[in-house]
Amino acid sequence: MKNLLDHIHSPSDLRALNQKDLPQLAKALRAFIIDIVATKEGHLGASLGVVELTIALHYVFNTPEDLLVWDVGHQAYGHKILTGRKSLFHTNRQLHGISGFPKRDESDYDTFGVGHSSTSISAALGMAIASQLKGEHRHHVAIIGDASIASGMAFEGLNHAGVTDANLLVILNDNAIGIDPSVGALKQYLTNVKKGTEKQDTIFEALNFDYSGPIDGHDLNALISELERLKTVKGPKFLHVITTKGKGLKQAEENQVTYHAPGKFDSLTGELIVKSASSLTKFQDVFGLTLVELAKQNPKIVGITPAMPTGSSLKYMMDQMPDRAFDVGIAEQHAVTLSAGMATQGMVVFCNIYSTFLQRAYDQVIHDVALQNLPVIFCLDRAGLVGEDGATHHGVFDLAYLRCIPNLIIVAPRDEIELRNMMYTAQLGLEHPIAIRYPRGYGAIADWKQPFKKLDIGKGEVLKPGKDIAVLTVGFIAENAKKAISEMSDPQRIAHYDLRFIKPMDEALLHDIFKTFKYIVTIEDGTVKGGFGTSILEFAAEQRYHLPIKVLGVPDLFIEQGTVAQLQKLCKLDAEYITKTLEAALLEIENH
Ligand SMILES: Cc1ncc(C[n+]2csc(CCOP(=O)(O)OP(=O)(O)O)c2C)c(N)n1
Ligand SMILES: CC(=O)[C@@H](O)[C@H](O)COP(=O)(O)O
Ligand SMILES: [Mg+2]
Repeated sequence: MKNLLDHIHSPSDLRALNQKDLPQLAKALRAFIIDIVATKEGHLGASLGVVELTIALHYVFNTPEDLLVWDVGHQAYGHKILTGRKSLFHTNRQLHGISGFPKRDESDYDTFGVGHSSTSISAALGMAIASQLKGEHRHHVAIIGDASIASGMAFEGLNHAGVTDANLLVILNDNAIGIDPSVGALKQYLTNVKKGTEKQDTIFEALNFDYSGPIDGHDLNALISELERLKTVKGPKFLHVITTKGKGLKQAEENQVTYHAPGKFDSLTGELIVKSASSLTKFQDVFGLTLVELAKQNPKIVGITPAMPTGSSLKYMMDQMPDRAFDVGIAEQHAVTLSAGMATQGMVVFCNIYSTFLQRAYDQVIHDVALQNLPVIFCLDRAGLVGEDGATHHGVFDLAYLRCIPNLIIVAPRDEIELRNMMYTAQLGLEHPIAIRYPRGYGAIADWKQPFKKLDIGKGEVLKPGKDIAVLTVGFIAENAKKAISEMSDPQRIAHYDLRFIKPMDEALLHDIFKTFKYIVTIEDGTVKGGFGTSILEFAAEQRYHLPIKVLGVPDLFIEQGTVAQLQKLCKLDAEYITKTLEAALLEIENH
């Protein structure tokens, strides 16, 4: 057979193969993943690392009757390809294509939707207990990485599983790295287990798991015989597997951080295809470089990231000031309460968390920070639509879920200079916690490194005067509004205000606006329900203003994956749609 992969339309085809042919299949699967990701982009290293494990799991277990739960799911490309999605794989992470993560309504083999980490043990345990209650005899397997298992929720799942007799197998895929190198005492412990210097029972045995390993996760025969054995063992079981992230592509093995999600690359040589240099800077780098600048002047500043030093650019501070910048691992809840603890002692804490991952630490924001009014500075990265990671990762809920929390200041800088100035203002000393939200990727101002300027908390500004309609924006979406207004037949009739602060609102400015204009349009890259536009509707109702108000934002749906531009169009947040809305509003005014 020329390419074994072409003959695999479902795991039944895989299970019909002779075991001796599986290494050949692994080779073909790896080559296929490399080929597609090289041009279509996506997560590479993690999927390359589990090629053999994926094949072995579908070979030994009777999927989808037996249930595989992938943690995070960025490593599940091989699983997708072997479970009937090979011909669709070129649409991975694209608009209307398949999701980059397992998704229940995409396939019966995707037993649990993922994207955020550390859910697999709890979910698989839930399935195992349900099977037991229903009298079904199925296997339930959670496959979790070394960085994801260090998260609190994974420990909660292990702790519970250890006192059940549920038919659960937890596989630790230990490659000693997350996106960035894994951190923490557990990482050191696992290293000792691998070296054989950890003599006592493993932690997992102490938690009542039947522990086996570590075994070589690239040795198909070893994997298959151990999985076959584990199928006969009752109760909670734990298999420790050692793999290499990026396995099979030299560059990806050697530069695991970059090749976690490398963008386009040459599938033959592995060389990255470098995009033409932009004169602009990513918001992330503006954050990271500004923090270093401020920290050099203010010794009380510390920086915290839960496992995203490269993504957030906190790495600049970690490199230059390792004592004052902390990667705490995938531990959003801990990151927030750690920040709160430091703040009680007078430290000026910049806690950088992706907007979507802060959802994990909601109670910590309320109970540990806001209720005690501790002036933690949250930098919410990846706010708004993030693009190809899709529904699990869009940072569109933060305005709604933060706005209802007393004491919390919420601000969305419109550009890089405002981000800098907001960071500068916050570290001068605020009496409240603050959330500064900004998007993924490039800003709009090349010359962003301007001298710092203190901003007034709760003050918006007029960006453009006008006569009939006031457009109110917060954050970077102001760019779309500017473009939309400039493309109108009569831009003079439209005013544009950047309210900047979602909380506290600039009530004086709002009174002026409501008294001056005939129509209000609000625009935000967050949910229409409960966000910035809602706050303007509430203000109007409370103050008894009766102007028409149109709220543009992310509709009450989970938004799929695609480029940010495509998704903005889908959500009717693109400049073209804004122009149409404004033209329609002008007609409405005239017809009144
Ligand atoms: C709650 C949460 N925080 C952060 C992330 C971002 N993230 C995605 S993958 C990853 C590293 C996962 O490492 P590991 O579990 O070791 O898997 P590997 O990539 O090595 O296969 C991180 C931090 C996430 N998906 N979910
Ligand atoms: C799987 C996961 O959660 C991360 O790898 C995420 O895709 C990173 O997103 P950024 O590329 O925006 O850092
Ligand atoms: Mg790992």
